[in-house]
Amino acid sequence: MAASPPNGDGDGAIRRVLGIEGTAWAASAAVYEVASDEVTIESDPYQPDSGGIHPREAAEHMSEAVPSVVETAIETARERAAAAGEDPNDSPIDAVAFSRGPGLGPCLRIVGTAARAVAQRFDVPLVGVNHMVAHLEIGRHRSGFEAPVCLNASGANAHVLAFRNGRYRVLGETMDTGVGNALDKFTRHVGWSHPGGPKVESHALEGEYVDLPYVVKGMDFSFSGIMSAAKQEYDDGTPVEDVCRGLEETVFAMLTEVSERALSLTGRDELVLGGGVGQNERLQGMLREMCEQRGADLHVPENRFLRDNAGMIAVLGAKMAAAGDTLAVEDSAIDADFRPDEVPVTWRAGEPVAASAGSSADDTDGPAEQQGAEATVTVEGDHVVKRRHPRSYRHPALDERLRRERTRIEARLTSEARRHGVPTPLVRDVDTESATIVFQRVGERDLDDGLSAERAAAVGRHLAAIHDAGFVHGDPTTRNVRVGASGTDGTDRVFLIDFGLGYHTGHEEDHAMDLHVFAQSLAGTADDHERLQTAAEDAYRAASERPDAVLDRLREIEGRGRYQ
Ligand SMILES: C[C@@H](O)[C@H](NC(=O)OP(=O)(O)OC[C@H]1O[C@@H](n2cnc3c(N)ncnc32)[C@H](O)[C@@H]1O)C(=O)O
Ligand SMILES: Nc1ncnc2c1ncn2[C@@H]1O[C@H](COP(=O)(O)OP(=O)(O)OP(=O)(O)O)[C@@H](O)[C@H]1O
Ligand SMILES: [Fe+2]
Repeated sequence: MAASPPNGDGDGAIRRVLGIEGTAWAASAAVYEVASDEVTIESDPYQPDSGGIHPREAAEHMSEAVPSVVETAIETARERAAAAGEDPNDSPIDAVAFSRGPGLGPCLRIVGTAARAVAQRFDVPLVGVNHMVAHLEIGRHRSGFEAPVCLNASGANAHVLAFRNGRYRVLGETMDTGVGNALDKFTRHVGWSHPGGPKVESHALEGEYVDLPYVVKGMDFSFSGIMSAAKQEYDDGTPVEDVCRGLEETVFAMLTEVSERALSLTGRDELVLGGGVGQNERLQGMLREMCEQRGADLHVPENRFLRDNAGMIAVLGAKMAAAGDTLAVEDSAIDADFRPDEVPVTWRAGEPVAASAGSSADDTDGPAEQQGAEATVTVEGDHVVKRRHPRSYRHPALDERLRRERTRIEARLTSEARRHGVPTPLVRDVDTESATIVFQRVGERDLDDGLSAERAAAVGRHLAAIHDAGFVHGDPTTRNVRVGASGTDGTDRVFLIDFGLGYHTGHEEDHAMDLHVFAQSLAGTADDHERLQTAAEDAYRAASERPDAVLDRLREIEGRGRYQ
């Protein structure tokens, strides 16, 4: 047997890995041949007769289909072993990798059982793979990119991740349903069979754009409002092609915007796409255009690696096995809620630390022009000019609407915050037509370049003040805070800038989201982020009129999964 020992250090002895997938609809098995990088995938999809995926029916499908795709894959492995001149008495595989989660519990259990049986039969190690990490790792593997930002657009999920300090961090994610499930819900409403995504794509080609709610909050996003509005449009008699077009334009522009924000925040210039919805050509086109315009590289894996498939499980399984990251049978229970940020990334140990975020505008040696995630900011003496340039990946009507709305809101809320005692730049001029605002220049540097507990505390106080005044910032990241001595008195002040995603709201959920976005950006920029977050929360608690309700809600938001 040539497998690396469990918890061993791996010695490159992994020649061939069998992967098994079956989290929801795809009963799939694959063989990954390490030397030639060849991936052979055998899949048998479950197709519901009506409605969406029924967990029980899906599990019945898995129990029939998994054993047969696995046997086919084992045959393939035997052929490969024979072709390589290996001893026929040796195991043709060196490890068995399986989708451990997330997914439907009844389906995962069948996959787990099958994987354990094969591992025992060939006496090889078992590798438990996180399905979502596999969706992004296959893109990294195929592209050869070093440190990409990853957009996973799948049925049950939608999130943007980047590797940092041994984990994939979730930079942004859906606040409600996965992107594919959202599209599928709409198509069920109009009576189309599952899966709906490809039907939305083909109908959208014939449709005219209609406006639907566009919801991005910081780096997170929500689909529920869009889906209700889309169903309503359809019920009101808008041609279904038009609704499909509006859906694609809106939903995919949101995913593209958040991906661009993630690239900007992390200072990286590589993006990989993953997940079944990634097969959509309009989504691919938007991402390609966005990346081209910011000089980033995009990798879109072949369709067979985008939709659920065991190939991605086998490829990541081989890397994990080579790193000794294997499971004892008694520890191999499935995990239906397995989050990607829970996975210790053992197979990237020893890699150089990725480049950190690009440096921010600085009084001494900073660039005169800043390309933010959304706008270009030009420093001109004691003021700055912020202009939201058109984003050509967006439909022109949507693009114009967003740029105008955000410009108007930014100017209004920047001034309103100031009236409530929060340091913000003075607004000197606003032109919604060209989406341009002229601001007073404030601070010496962005907070991400000058973090301290005192400054984090000031952000906590400022957020409490605007929340008590009835609005949120919407995107209070460390790059949307300016710090440093300012004015003639030379005292250190902490300014909030970039209110373009703010809005009036008294809901504690929205207030808690501001704190959550800030905490996330601390986690993305600083190693001692917990200490800084505590400082911000303590200050918020002391300053806010109703700290308990908001901080309780913050704990609940975190408990929904983002952290630990
Ligand atoms: C946990 C796991 O079971 C789950 N898998 C999953 O959702 O299957 P996946 O193959 O990644 O994605 C399926 C989704 O992808 C959508 N889809 C497929 N082709 C599409 C297309 N051309 N345009 C838009 N959506 C498409 C389908 O409608 C469906 O919602 C996941 O990864 O979230
Ligand atoms: N009033 C100001 N005074 C000094 N610097 C500023 C000011 N406004 C913006 N900047 C600088 O320009 C950068 C980008 O500004 P801003 O965040 O408003 O643009 P953006 O495109 O919305 O960026 P993002 O979406 O990445 O937050 C800021 O991080 C800051 O360094
Ligand atoms: Fe998937």
